[in-house]
Amino acid sequence: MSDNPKRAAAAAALELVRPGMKLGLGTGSTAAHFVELLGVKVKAGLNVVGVPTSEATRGLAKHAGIPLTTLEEAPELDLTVDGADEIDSRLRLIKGGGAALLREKIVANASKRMVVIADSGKKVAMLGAFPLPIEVIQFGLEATKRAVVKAIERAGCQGEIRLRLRPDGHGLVTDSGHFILDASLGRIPDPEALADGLAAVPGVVEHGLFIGLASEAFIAGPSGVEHIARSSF
Ligand SMILES: O=C(CO)[C@H](O)[C@H](O)COP(=O)(O)O
Repeated sequence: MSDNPKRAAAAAALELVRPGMKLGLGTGSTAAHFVELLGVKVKAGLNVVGVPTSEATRGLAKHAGIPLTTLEEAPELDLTVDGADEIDSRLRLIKGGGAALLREKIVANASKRMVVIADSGKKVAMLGAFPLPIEVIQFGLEATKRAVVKAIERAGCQGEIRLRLRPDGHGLVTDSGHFILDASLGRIPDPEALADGLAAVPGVVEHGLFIGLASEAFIAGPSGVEHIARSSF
C-alpha cells in the first residue's frame, strides 16, 4: 500500500474505472490523487470522460489530460469518486470543506454510483465535529443566517455559525457565486431532520449533509484500505 492513505484510497477506487465510463471527479486533496492517477491511465490509452465538481478540479483534470464533459452533454454518470470531511457508519457524509458541496452534490446525484475515498481519520461515530458547510445566496445573508439558526435548533442541534472568509477577510465566494456558512455543531444526532430543515430555508442553496448518495467507501488507514458498502448496513 502507498504510505499516503489518501493516495491508497484513490488507487483502490481507480480499480472500479472501466473503458467508456463517464466519471464525476470530486474536489479536495484526496480526490486530487484520484484525478492524477486517472490521468496516468488516460495517457496510457484509457478512454473515459470526466465531469469536474469544481474549477480547481477542472484545472487538475485538464493538466492530467483527462477529457472533460458537462452534465448537459452527459446527464447520467457511471461513477463519481469524491472525498469527504466526515463519514459515519451508514455512509452519511459531511462535505464542503473545499467549498464545492453544491456541484459535488449535483454530480453525485447524477451518478449511478458514488464512491467516497478518505483516510481513516474521517470516520466518525456521529457526524458534527467538522463544521457543517451551508451554501447560501449572497442576498439577505443576515436573514438567511437567522433562519438557518432556527432550523438547526428545531433539528435538536446548537452551535456557532460563521461566514467562511477568504484570507483577505472578505466572504469566500463559491464557484457558483454564493457564500458559505460554517455551522460548528459538535454533534448532529438526527442528520435527516437537519438536512430537511436546512433544505426548507429560503436562501439556502445546498448543505453539506450527503445522505443516501454514497453507495460505498474506500477508507485507508495504517493497516490497509477498508471497503464499506451501504448495502451492508
Ligand atoms: O467536500 C470536499 C470539498 O468540498 C472535499 O471532498 C472534502 O473537503 C475532503 O477534502 P480532503 O480530501 O482534502 O480532505
